[in-house]
Amino acid sequence: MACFDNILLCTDSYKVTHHFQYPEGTTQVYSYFESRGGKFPTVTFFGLQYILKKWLVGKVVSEEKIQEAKELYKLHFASDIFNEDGWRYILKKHNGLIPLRIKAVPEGSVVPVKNVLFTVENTDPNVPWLTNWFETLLVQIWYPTTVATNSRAMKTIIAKYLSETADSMGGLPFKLHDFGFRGTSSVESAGIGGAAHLVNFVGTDTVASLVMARHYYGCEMAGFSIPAAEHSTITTWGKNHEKEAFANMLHKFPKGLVAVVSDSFDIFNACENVWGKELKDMVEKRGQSESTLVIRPDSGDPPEIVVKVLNILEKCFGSTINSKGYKMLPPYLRVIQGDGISYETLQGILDKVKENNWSSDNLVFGCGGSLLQKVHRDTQKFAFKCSYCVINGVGKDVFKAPITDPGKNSKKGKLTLELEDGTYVTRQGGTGNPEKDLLVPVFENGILLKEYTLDEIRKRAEVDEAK
Ligand SMILES: O=C1OCCC/C1=C\Nc1ccccc1
Repeated sequence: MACFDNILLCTDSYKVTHHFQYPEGTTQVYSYFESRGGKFPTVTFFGLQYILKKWLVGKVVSEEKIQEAKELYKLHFASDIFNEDGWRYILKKHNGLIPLRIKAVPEGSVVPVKNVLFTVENTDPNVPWLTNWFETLLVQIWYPTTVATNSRAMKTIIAKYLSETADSMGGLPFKLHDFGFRGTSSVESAGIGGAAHLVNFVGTDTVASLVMARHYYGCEMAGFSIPAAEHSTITTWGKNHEKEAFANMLHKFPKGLVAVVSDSFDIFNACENVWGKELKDMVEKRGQSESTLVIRPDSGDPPEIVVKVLNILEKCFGSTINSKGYKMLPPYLRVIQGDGISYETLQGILDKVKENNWSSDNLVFGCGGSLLQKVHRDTQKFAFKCSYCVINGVGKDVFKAPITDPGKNSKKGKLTLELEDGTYVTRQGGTGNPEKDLLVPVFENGILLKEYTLDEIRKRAEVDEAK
């Protein structure tokens, strides 16, 4: 058996001991997931479908997996603590299908923090311990949801400046390009986080995200990129031969978009004397075939560099004033800034560009580490907690309320997510109206009940300015 495909080994060690710990007569454990708060006031829910399809759907329990787990936990705990009977019961009674019910807000939903995002409950009274066994895997949704949230927050900033300084919003989906593959902790993380970024944009170099979108979100081609240089393909020509290296890029990619990193030695010289003089005619000729050169600085203080590069290019190639009164480079010239970009730095760059009377439509941004890796579970304070249980046939609300941190108080009872005057509210204690519950049953007893496509997720997550 391949490793890392046994859900009996995909949990925290202490959970292997929890079937001993619930009160005698417990037949149901009902738990929920929320963001308790954090960096952003809303979260863009994404990534549950991947976890369900990869780990929960179908016959995921087998005799082989039970044996493997039994043997590993005997060594791990130096005792027979693993619930072999419980898992064999699931194998025999449910044919290896997981007897849980999961209801979730539709993927792509933008939900204010402190609202229920999904609930989990066991459907077989004999395995109440099963609900929280899956906390470990299900809480990992923190990653795609946080990446989608952060990426969308950056989209909101870019959209604001585009609506103020650009002729149209048409370029918005391409304005933030994923540079993050190498900076992620694994290929799988790149796929998950890269797909989360593609909820909001279509520009990516994280190829794993395309694979994820195709296999788990029904999207044949979720993102796009263009021919682009890296430093090695420029510097191998030698310090005094950037002109040849740049000219080669224009020869090899005569049509369409081509991006050339130009800061290997002196970005200002490259813009003024190489692109702006020695290769000026070649660059302008691209305009005749609707082809664009995208110049890429990659060092220096981003706001200062971007404005200096725009001003130098204007001196050499000219500019026009668009319908909003801001300057545009000729259509065959654009700039991509892929260094030092994050939610925290974006506004400063766009402000400086606007102050210097440039439209942000001249730019595209690349973002790596801060897009896919510089996030953690507490960025949005995600929590998975039990809020209801049944013991000897009697249902009761369950909660925690630590005197040492009221922020960790959990919700009580059975929950619904409803709209009240257009705002999400979470009804607790079974007071909600099931007909108005926005939580959709997405999984039950091994079967995926509802599938979302990336297209519909994108629509659901769209930012206001782009609607
Ligand atoms: O610099 C990079 O580091 C990380 C990987 C991607 C990357 C650049 N790619 C690119 C794509 C399209 C236009 C321009 C650049």
